[in-house]
Amino acid sequence: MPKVKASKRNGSASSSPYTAVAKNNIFKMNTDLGQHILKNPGVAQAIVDKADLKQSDVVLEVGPGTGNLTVKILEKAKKVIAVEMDPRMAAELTKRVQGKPEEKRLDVMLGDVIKTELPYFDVCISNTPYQREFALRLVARPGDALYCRLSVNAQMWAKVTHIMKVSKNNFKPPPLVESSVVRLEPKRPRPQISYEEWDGLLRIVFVRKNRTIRAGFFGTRAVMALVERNYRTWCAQNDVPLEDGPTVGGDSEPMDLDDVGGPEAEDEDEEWNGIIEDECEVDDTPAFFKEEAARLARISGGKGKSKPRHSRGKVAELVREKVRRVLEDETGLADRRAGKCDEGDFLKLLWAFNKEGIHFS
Ligand SMILES: C[S@@+](CC[C@H](N)C(=O)[O-])C[C@H]1O[C@@H](n2cnc3c(N)ncnc32)[C@H](O)[C@@H]1O
Repeated sequence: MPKVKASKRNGSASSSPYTAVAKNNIFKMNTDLGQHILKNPGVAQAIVDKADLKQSDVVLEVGPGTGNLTVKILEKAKKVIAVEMDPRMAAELTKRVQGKPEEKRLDVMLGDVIKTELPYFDVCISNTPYQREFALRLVARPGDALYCRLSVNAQMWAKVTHIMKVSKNNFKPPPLVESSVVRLEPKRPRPQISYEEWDGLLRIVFVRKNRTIRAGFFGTRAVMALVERNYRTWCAQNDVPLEDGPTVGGDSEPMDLDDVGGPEAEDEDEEWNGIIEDECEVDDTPAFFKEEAARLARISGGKGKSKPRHSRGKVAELVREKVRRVLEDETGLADRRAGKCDEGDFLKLLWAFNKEGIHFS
C-alpha cells in the first residue's frame, strides 16, 4: 500500500481548508466515489466529539477526503490511519498536515478500503457511502453481501455505533441522500465461530429481508439443494451412512416456494445500529444464490424454468425434515423474520443446525 506524497500544485493556497478544494476548483468531485466534502466545521467537530475517542486510540478513518474530519480526529486520538481511494484527495490530506506536528501521527494509505490489508486499529470512523461493504470487510472478508444481513454480521465481529446523522446540506456538492456516520470497534478476541458457517447461514435467512426464516430456507429451491449438498459432504466426511434413492411413491412435488411463510411484511425503513437500510430492493436475491442456482441447473442439465420438476429423493426429504425440526421444534424461529432476529437468535439457529449435521460452508 503506497504512502502518499503531497501533490505539487502551483498557487493552491487557500485561507480555509474547508473550501479550498471547491473554491479553487482543483479537481472535480467524483460523486461515484461518494465524494461530498463536509463543509461545515461545526458538524465535523460534533461528529468527532460524539465519537467518544480516547487519547490512546489508533483510529482508522475510511475515506478522509481532504481531511476535514481527520484533522479533528488527530486532536483527540493518538494516531490516525486514513485509507483513501482517490490519489488527489490523499495528496490534499497529506499536504494539509505537512510540516505540522500531527504529520507524524497520520498515515495516509492509498487504496480501496474493501481490498486493503488493514493494520491494527482501535476504532474506525467512516463517513463514506460504503459503510456496509466496509463493515463486512472489517468483520470478515470482501465479497458481495446483502446490506440487511451485514449489520447483523457487523455486530457479531464489531461493535457498531451510530454517531450522528449528517444532513446533506452540510456537504459540497450535496449528496442525494442524508448520511450517517458510524463508529466500528472490532471485538477482541474475535468470537470463536466459523465466519464461513455464520455467513452461509445469514446468506440464506436474508435471501429476502422481510421473509420469514422458514421461507428463507424453503422459499428458494437452490437453497435446499445447497443445504442437501452440504449435508451429503458432511456425511461423507464423518462416515455417516446415507440412504439414497427416490422416496416411496416418489412423485411428490417440491413445495413451491414463494407460497411458504404467509404474507410477507411490507418494506420498512429500518436502521440497525447506525447502518441505515436505504436501498430499495428490486431483485434482492444475492448473486451467490443466482450463481448457485445456475450452477445446479448446469449440473443437472436443466434449463431453468422450463425444466420439468423431478421427485424428491430420500436425502432431500431427510434434510428437509431436519431443517423443519430445527426451525419449528428446536428454535421456534420458523415464523420470525430474519430482519427482526438478533445475533443470539442466529447463534442458536446455527448451533441447532450444526447439531443436526447441517452446515453452511
Ligand atoms: C463523503 S466523502 C467524505 C470525506 C470526508 N470524510 C469528509 O467528511 O469531508 C467520501 C470519501 O471516501 C472516499 N472513498 C470512497 N470509497 C472508498 C473506498 N472504497 N476506499 C477508500 N476511500 C473511499 C472518497 O474518495 C471520498 O474522499
